[in-house]
Amino acid sequence: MVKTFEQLWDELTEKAQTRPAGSGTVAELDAGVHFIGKKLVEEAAESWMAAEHEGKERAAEEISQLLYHAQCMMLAAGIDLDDVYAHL
Ligand SMILES: N=c1c2ncn([C@@H]3O[C@H](COP(=O)(O)OP(=O)(O)OP(=O)(O)O)[C@@H](O)[C@H]3O)c2ncn1[C@@H]1O[C@H](COP(=O)(O)O)[C@@H](O)[C@H]1O
Repeated sequence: MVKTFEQLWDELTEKAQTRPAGSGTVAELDAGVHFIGKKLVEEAAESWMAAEHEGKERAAEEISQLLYHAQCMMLAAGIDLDDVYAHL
């Protein structure tokens, strides 16, 4: 099933609250803003390289990971969707 940005946000928000065992999101949030920042930069670079050299499919995959880590950063920093959408 296709997942939208908002559906992923709802899922990650619930994981952050319920903290299920084995969740990579919980581990990432526990690692903190500095760790998540490095993941964001890494996925941004991989998105760029994929778009320039590896084609649409790989670029879409890397961009999906970039969006995931951006949502983790939002959760770790206490930022919600409306805070971000206010600037779009
Ligand atoms: N969409 C994602 C998602 N995208 C990226 N990632 C994480 O980010 C990592 C990718 O970054 P890495 O560079 O470490 O991985 P990699 O093997 O080098 O992969 P590439 O970047 O080279 O392609 C993955 O191993 C995951 O840990 C994600 N982890 C979880 N989700 C979704 O988040 C939801 C909650 O997941 P859990 O918290 O794990 O239950 C589920 O719907 C998941 O599908």
